[in-house]
Amino acid sequence: MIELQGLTKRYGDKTAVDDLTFTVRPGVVTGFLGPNGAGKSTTMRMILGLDHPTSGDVTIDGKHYAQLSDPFTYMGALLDAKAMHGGRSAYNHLLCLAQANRIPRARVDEVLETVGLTSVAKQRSKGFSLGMGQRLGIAGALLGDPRILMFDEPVNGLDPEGIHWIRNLMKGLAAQGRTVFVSSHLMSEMALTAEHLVVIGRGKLLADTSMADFIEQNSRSYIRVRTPQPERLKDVLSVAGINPVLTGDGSFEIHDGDPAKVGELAAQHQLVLHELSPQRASLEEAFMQLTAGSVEYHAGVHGEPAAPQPNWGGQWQQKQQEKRQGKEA
Ligand SMILES: Nc1ncnc2c1ncn2[C@@H]1O[C@H](COP(=O)(O)OP(=O)(O)OP(=O)(O)O)[C@@H](O)[C@H]1O
Repeated sequence: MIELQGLTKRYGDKTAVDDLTFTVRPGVVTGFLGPNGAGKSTTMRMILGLDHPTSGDVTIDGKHYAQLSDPFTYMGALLDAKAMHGGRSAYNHLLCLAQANRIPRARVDEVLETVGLTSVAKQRSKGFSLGMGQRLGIAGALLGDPRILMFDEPVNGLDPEGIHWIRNLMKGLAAQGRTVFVSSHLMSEMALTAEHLVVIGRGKLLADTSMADFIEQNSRSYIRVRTPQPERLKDVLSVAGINPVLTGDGSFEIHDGDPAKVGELAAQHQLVLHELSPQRASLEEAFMQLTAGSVEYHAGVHGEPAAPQPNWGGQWQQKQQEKRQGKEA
């Protein structure tokens, strides 16, 4: 279990991690999601004791990383797959790690097999593709057979087969009861991998929720209707207590109606419909709304970075507050 309590990191005026409090539990994959520059890597570095918090604390089963008696067998991490000696073969790289951490040589062959690098084990890692480098980094994290694993953006640069493999590996490790903490800036990827989700933006906690709850709350469903007689349709629906909202492309969005009812009303009044389709907003859209304003660099006019928007995650926080108030009432 990894526990963060008010964890904060400032670099001069810049607050990279801002008062983060959450717990990463065993037995599930916890996705750590945030746009570029949100503070994910800084948080992970502090978990490993590679950076010191300005304030707050982070512990692993109640201890600081530096206090763990056998850290390599306790926690494995992939932070930067390129951080290795490129002149060494994959086998020798892992062997050095194993010897430095009193891990038997046989384990090197095992992890090479697990990550699918056995056939290139004697090749120098500097000739490796991005995907092979990621696999080697993951092999290093697995070497001590640790009960806690942490991966920073492990699917970066991988092809679909590699992504599929990593996804299954992480799920398998969690199913064995291990703690698996993995960062990403892709909601779609996390939706397929993680059971629990921690979202940050500009260093602050935006959401700490099960994936199922996040999907339920954010998969907004509505009906899209297209008609050459928009005004008449609007009147007919309004009389029936349904409120269509006209969108920029001339179609209506209906959030409070049922498609069958809308179709029947249109038929009764002999209105032509060109489209009547149930829609579901994507999770990617929900994530972008949640983190809107906490993105460091937006594409602005002529490709210039636009000013960050204030009130990041405001919509989500408002929704949460309304939910809490609803529960209290
Ligand atoms: N050593 C440092 N000195 C100054 N600022 C830093 C330092 N390390 C990180 N930052 C800043 O802290 C913020 C968080 O960076 P961090 O790398 O943790 O974000 P991230 O969520 O991992 O982003 P990415 O997905 O782009 O890797 C960024 O604005 C970054 O520029």
